Amino acid sequence: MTFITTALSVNLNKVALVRNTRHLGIPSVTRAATLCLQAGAHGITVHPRPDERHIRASDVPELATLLKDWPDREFNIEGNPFHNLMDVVGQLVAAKLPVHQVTFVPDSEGQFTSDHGWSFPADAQRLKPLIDQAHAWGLRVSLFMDADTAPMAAAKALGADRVELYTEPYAAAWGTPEQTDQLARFAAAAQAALDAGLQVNAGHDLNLDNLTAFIAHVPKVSEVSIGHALIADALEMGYAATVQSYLRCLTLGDRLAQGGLSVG
Ligand SMILES: CC(=O)[C@@H](O)[C@H](O)COP(=O)(O)O
Ligand SMILES: NCC(=O)COP(=O)(O)O
Repeated sequence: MTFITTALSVNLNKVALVRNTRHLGIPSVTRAATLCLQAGAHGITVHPRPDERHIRASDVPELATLLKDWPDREFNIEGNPFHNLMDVVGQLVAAKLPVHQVTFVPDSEGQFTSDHGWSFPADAQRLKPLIDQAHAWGLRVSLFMDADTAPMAAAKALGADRVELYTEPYAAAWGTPEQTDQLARFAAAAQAALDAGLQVNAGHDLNLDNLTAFIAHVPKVSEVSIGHALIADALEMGYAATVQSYLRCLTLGDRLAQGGLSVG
């Protein structure tokens, strides 16, 4: 049996956060990207916020230039398309630099971190021209969404290709009596998205403890983007060992999901 492994996209925000505390250029975001890709990561994610607290607009073309040497890997750029995201991405497209996926996230400017998905139907019509613009640039569009079944058909009707399920509620419940209910909630949302013809991504506060169970229970997750915990792990284990540990969690989760292994 062939096991399809969920893709791991490493979010480098927190490498940039440390770099920005001095004017020395270390730790290097591009060096981190290279080490993660060499270790087998399937892609790189950044979330260039308008305040440039971590990833700066200038980091994005540097990373895209690096990704030209990795044609089988993906560059995912996250952000609010009503703020800076379309400018950042449009400059890459104009320069013919690689970008594969944009993830639209409804964060306010200066928001501490992402904490909710888009609202349907409230946000639908204003998102439509931006989805169309990203498609005209040849990009895949993913919408950051809470784990609800109801809006998935509308997200598909709007033209989205994927949804990224906001996983913080699952991560917060992991290891508590709420974990089972959260897994069921995310599985139902993912299935609704799949039934609507969307592909499913997931991210936020995923880590080495909670990742395998998520992948084992939530159907057909195409990609996870992981930053905060992965970079924290890399401080202790190094990028290569850390990426390989996350890849093992994904493989194990996928094998459990496909019935290739049993537990207990
Ligand atoms: C959309 C999402 O969940 C991530 O991009 C997250 O927002 C990371 O951003 P910070 O690293 O700024 O917390
Ligand atoms: N889309 C989620 C992401 O890129 C990383 O989120 P986190 O692992 O930093 O919480």
